[in-house]
Amino acid sequence: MAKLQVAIDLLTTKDALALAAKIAPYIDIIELGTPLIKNEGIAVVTAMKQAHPDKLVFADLKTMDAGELEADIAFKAGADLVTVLGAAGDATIAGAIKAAKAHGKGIVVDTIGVADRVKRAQEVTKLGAEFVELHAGLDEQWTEGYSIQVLIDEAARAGVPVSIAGGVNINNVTAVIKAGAIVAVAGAAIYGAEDPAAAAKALREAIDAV
Ligand SMILES: O=C([C@H](O)CO)[C@H](O)[C@H](O)COP(=O)(O)O
Repeated sequence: MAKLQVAIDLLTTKDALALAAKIAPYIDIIELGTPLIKNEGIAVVTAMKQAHPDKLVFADLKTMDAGELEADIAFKAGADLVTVLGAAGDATIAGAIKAAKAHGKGIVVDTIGVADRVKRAQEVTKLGAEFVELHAGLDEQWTEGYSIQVLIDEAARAGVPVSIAGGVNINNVTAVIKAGAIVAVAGAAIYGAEDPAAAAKALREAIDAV
């Protein structure tokens, strides 16, 4: 069964915890977004894991160097999954994976900014990534002509476990899962909704219906 991951790109621990409490019944993975961790520090990871010990807590560190050191910080704080950038060197990714193995947790490689996402996804899977996030970041999404269809097409030919992040919403989540993504990542479609619980519930039902 494919998983639903909420990407919380709010800026305070208080708001993140309030959102997570509303949507918890519908989601599998709670992502603490990079801006949230930069604003609040790694303590937000600990606070979220304490509030939701039954969920996978995902620390979106987007590490580019010092892979083992940075991943270790997040795992010690309570993260189950931590991101390292696909644009980083193999040594950085291997270091993060070493930390994950030491904690019995996982590394997700984020392909933001990578030109050939499918090729890199296949390479880093061999290094031991838990899964690879085919990701168009917020700035890319706001660029004219952006379409999530590019990521959906890439997922269909990746041949390795992937998630899709970059504007997932109720109109495209079925295609995201049908393309083979094991995780659909939804940020603004949930935290920006008038009723986040209803939005998360609708996404959950659409995923489960595939
Ligand atoms: O990872 C993200 C971005 O780099 C800011 O942290 C987003 O959480 C990711 O793009 C998913 O968010 P939406 O595109 O709003 O669904």
